Amino acid sequence: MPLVPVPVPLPDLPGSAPAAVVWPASAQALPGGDLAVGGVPLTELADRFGTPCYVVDEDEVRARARAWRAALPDAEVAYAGKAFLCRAMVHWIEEEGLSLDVCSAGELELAAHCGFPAERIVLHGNAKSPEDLRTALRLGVGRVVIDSTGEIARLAALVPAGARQRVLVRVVPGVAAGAHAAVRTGVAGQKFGLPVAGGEAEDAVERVLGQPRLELVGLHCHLGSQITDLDPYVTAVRRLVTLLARLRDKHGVTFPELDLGGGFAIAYRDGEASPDPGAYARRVGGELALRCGEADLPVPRLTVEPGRWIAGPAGVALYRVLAVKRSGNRTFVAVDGGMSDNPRPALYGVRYTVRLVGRPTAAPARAMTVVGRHCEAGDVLAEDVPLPGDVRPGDVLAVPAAGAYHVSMASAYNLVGRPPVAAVRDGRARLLVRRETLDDLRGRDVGV
Ligand SMILES: Cc1ncc(COP(=O)(O)O)c(C=O)c1O
Ligand SMILES: N[C@@H](CCCC[NH3+])C(=O)O
Repeated sequence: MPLVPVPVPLPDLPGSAPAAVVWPASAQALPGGDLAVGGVPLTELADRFGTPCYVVDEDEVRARARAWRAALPDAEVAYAGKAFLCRAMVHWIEEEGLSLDVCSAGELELAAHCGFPAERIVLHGNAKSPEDLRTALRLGVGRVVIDSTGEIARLAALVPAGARQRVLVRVVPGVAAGAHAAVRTGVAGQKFGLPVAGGEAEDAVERVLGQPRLELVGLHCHLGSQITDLDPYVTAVRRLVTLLARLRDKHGVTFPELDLGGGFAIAYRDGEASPDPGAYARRVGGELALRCGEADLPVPRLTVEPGRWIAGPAGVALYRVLAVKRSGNRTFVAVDGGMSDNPRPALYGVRYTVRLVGRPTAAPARAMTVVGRHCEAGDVLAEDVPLPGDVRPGDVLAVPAAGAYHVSMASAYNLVGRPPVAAVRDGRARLLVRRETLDDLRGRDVGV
């Protein structure tokens, strides 16, 4: 069957981040109204795996991982597993030479189970449990990121005599960035990190330096998520280098590493901005070298932690329409998933793209609101999106940019079961994560 590329408008946007497309690079419109990703028609995937269902384009994940490695060949690129993690994902990330950022014993154990090299793992968390810390030490993770003052002695006490655990201290540079208050972590007044301005960061560094079983290898900061612009990173670098110079003057120490976190935005709708790794390398890497030179500091090895940027654009969510109704001058298209597989519109007000796939239609597009099947009116997946006027039960709807923070944030709300994940590549599909069944859900309910 002949394949034609999906037409994608690319408007010019002001600012440093280029406009990005929402579908994976492999997406191709098929005659008859279907769309193929990784060479597999989406309706074929919906039939084979059922709906709702998540599709991950393996080549897209790998290409995105490689883009960061190519842009920053001397840096460490640690994929933030919170965006989406499963065994296949761990293997792809490992094979592409990336490190892995994890934030729980669960993510750590999954990575270890897949043979991911522990020295390439970075453990995060504002409230690491004893189990998180013990698992990290047992597996020998490369770095633990200290997020609070109390954690310093707690971690040191768990390190066996004669051993040393490498750590970073997460600092808050006072830079506001990120798409929503819930994901802005670069300013004081939220739960992550130790503020530079209040002196907590310097105090923590001093305490770590006083712990013989901890080896402080550098500072960490993560400004927030879905950041479209590179300016906040440049500002953060300036503030961090100032802090590094102060620590050198005060304690006579310099550090080999600097972890600037992740947060790089992706497009959820055509034309939205997404930072380019090459531009990041030039601007942020350039600023780091310049400021370190000015301060007479050695340039630390950079770590970046992209999550969404690598996984997000590789994923497509598939739903089947169950009902269409008019209410209060609006048309609602209700599908078989919802906020249990994608809580992001409800949590952060994110606007998505939706496309009808699998049948031709000449019906003019009308504004419709795609809602889920859950028991609350806020269970909206996409508000006022254009869909063909004849959309009807049985139709398949595809939502791009669904690869990050959907499956990883999926819940058991209303016991509908979390959706499966299938990988596509070279015209073939394989199941990575099976659908959560009623038996899985019932199996956890062990009391009366
Ligand atoms: C410490 C840390 N690193 C990396 C990330 C990844 O963020 P993103 O998926 O926005 O790149 C997060 C989440 O925001 C984070 O908390
Ligand atoms: N869950 C958020 C991102 C959180 C980033 C984690 N540090 C989102 O879906 O946008």
